[in-house]
Amino acid sequence: MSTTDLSQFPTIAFIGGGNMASAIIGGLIRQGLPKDRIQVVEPYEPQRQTLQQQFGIHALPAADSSLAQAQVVVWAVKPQTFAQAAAAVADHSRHALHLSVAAGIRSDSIAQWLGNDQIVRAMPNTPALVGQGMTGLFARPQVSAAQQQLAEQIISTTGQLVWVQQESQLDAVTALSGSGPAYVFYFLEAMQQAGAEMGLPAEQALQLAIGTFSGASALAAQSGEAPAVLRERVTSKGGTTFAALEHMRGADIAAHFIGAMHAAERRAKALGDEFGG
Ligand SMILES: NC(=O)C1=CN([C@@H]2O[C@H](COP(=O)(O)OP(=O)(O)OC[C@H]3O[C@@H](n4cnc5c(N)ncnc54)[C@H](O)[C@@H]3O)[C@@H](O)[C@H]2O)C=CC1
Ligand SMILES: O=C(O)[C@@H]1CCC=N1
Repeated sequence: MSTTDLSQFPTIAFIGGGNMASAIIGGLIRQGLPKDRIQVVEPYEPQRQTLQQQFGIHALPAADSSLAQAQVVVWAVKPQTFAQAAAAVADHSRHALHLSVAAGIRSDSIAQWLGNDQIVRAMPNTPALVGQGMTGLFARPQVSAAQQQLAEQIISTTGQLVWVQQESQLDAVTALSGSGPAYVFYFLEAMQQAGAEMGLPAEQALQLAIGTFSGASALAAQSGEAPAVLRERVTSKGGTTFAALEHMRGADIAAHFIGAMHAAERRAKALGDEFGG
């Protein structure tokens, strides 16, 4: 995570004030962005109250002319509601940089809805809530280097980032790191269940599973060695890991897992086709 000084940062408007917006707003505030530099449009009253309680931010129920102050507009609405939300904002925001986190919705669609080509698409993930997000970014050619840097500064308050060169690669990022936390939680659930079946208290099983994921991830990040090498080092011939991995090979777990990720990528493309207009 960067430690950029955000005290001189421009005003940022968020369209949609749910999970992903909250993760980014939290990162920006942690790094010193004054709250009066943040605007949010959030039509759902209970969520506006949550934003008030969590961050002390007064969100607008609908877009209005005050959005014209924002130099950056972050789009954090569901793909299904993007077109409708864009119609309400477009007239108030002709000159901003637009940063969309919506899965699947292509920048061609956004440019058409907003009449503006200055668009960066981002695919973050929910560990952004604790400053450990992993985000893929793509910039349209019309986005300046200074605007790219602005997008980077915003996203880096939530964790790490990578730029991709082709917009279509964002669908792969979505399938990998965007949806990825759900795969990790799914494995954690299975490991906890297995631990409990083998006689461990459920809480202890979950602690062991979480510690194993974070420890193995740290080892993979720091050792510089390929995951296959690290895996082999755990696997004694004829030992316990070998027994588990043979079972997984027999059930073709890797192929099923890879197939699941392809399904996520296909869904990202379909969302773009279905709701991109
Ligand atoms: N949740 C996740 O793990 C990730 C989500 N995303 C993307 O982030 C976007 C937002 O997802 P979440 O934050 O999870 O959803 P969310 O449902 O928590 O937030 C969306 C918010 O938009 C508000 N909203 C609805 N219509 C609106 C309108 N016309 N104008 C302004 N706000 C409106 C809703 O009331 C809601 O609070 C989605 O497009 C999703 O694809 C991207 C990466 C990860
Ligand atoms: O499931 C979804 O559509 C969103 C995009 C990535 C994570 N959640």
